[in-house]
Amino acid sequence: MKKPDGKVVLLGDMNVGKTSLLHRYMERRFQETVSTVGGAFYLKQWGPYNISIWDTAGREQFHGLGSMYCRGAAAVILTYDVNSLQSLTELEERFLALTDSASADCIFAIVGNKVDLSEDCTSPPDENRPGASCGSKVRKQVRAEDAIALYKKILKYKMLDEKDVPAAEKMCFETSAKTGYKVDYLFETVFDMVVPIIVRQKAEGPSQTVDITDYKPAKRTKSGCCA
Ligand SMILES: Nc1nc2c(ncn2[C@@H]2O[C@H](COP(=O)(O)OP(=O)(O)OP(=O)(O)O)[C@@H](O)[C@H]2O)c(=O)[nH]1
Ligand SMILES: [Mg+2]
Repeated sequence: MKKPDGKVVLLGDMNVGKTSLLHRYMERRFQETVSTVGGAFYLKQWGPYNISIWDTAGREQFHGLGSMYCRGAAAVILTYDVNSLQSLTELEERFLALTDSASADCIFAIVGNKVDLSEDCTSPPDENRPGASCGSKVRKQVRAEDAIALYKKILKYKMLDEKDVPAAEKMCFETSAKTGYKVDYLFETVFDMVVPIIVRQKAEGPSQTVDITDYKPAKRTKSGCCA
């Protein structure tokens, strides 16, 4: 297997569509998924580099694995469902801390998926009927500004200056894995931004951290212990 030069990780609550986004991009189709167990990755050749893209499980029971997947990551794609405000809140409350193990110059993208299901409404929401329809679709629950506000909170958390990182408007995306809307744009924007990080990581020599793509299961001996 080719060795990855850099790593991109998808994080976010269960059911937001991480696996579907990755399928749509890599396999060019939308297919039924099963909730991810642990994690899985694809390798994408981008120019001279091989980028591993890690799909992680959003289910609470796998939460402990998240920081291992993020280790040394050049980019983290924080994914939510535009129809669930809770899924955006979870990014800040549950997933952001997992990125502490990512590369110091890791870039962050915030992605609102499932835009095919809802619409931005110009009329103000009815407080008594928050889920009421807007035209032929339901009203979108998360506004683009909410994602931008989260991006700015991430910069604060990471103690980064807005001047030194890509603008919030550039790093907040809305996608549909179902229709393919903006999916290529998302991944390819991220890959372009990851290249300079890979170049720097390579110039600095091999990482001190373990990449689990290198992991080979230990052989079991007769006694049942590991060799
Ligand atoms: N309408 C619509 N449904 C979507 C979209 N993306 C994913 N889904 C559906 O949402 C459900 C969850 O999608 P997954 O891709 O499995 O979600 P996940 O984030 O990988 O979930 P975990 O693996 O449990 O963390 C599936 O039924 C998908 O078919 C989308 O863009 N639009
Ligand atoms: Mg999944």
